[in-house]
Amino acid sequence: MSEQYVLETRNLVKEFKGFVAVNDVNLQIRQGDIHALIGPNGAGKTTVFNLLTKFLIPTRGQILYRGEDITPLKSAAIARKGIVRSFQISAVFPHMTALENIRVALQTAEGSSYSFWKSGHSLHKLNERCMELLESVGLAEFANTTTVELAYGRKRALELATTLAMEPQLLLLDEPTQGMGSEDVDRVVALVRKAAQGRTVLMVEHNLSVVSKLCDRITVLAQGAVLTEGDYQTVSADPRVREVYMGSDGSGERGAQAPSQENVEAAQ
Ligand SMILES: Nc1ncnc2c1ncn2[C@@H]1O[C@H](COP(=O)(O)OP(=O)(O)OP(=O)(O)O)[C@@H](O)[C@H]1O
Repeated sequence: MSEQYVLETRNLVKEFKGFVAVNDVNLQIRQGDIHALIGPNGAGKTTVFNLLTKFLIPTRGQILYRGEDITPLKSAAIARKGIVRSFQISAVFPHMTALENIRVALQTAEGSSYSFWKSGHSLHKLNERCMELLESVGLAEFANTTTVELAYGRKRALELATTLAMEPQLLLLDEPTQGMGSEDVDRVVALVRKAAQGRTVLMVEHNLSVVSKLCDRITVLAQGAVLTEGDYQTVSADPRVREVYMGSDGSGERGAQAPSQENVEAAQ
């Protein structure tokens, strides 16, 4: 039954000049879950993500959203259906204030021209909604700060708010904690948890401590294929998962860190 899943892929394949980067991937994302896509460097996570968000065209296979085949649709069309991507690609204008950035996002989401908002009442409503969104990501006091002056973690929070302005049903997050210090990471974990209320989230995330704290379900990719799937406890106890992480480069670098039992304990 397709309908129980918000998003499904069926035998998804992406080849780059004969190199199979994504190999027969069948994903099933359940309504309301925070679902992570993990795996060692080069596993195919970004490529899968780019296929789902229509940045890349699959070589073969299907993508279904609420049972509907969306494989041929473009990014803008899937965004209108409620599939919205955030993070990694900076979607904010650096020389506008935080409030102005949200306003632009809201106007874009409404697809409305400036003239629609010209009446005093509409403008008031728009500003109210801007402030709600800023508050929801903890940025109310920075409403009139120019974006370029915001600390990195706050910029990411602003990006998330501009994404939430689109009212996504399925929120796709590309490495939300990338490049962050531990304080910002904790803030983003709290933000994502809040943003996930009433919607489904699919995230690519290297930080396995974040995954263990946030995610209901995890798909592990290795060499372009699904290795296993389950909750963090199940996945972290799977010797094949530890093996692919350890074998990836053995450096202990980002992405080569194996899922650990400590993370499970930290999450409890
Ligand atoms: N445009 C491209 N052309 C050729 N090969 C590509 C292209 N994009 C990705 N690849 C290859 O596909 C494989 C999967 O890459 P991908 O970036 O999806 O992995 P990843 O799991 O996101 O890795 P990382 O954790 O390092 O970001 C890699 O071997 C990569 O070199």
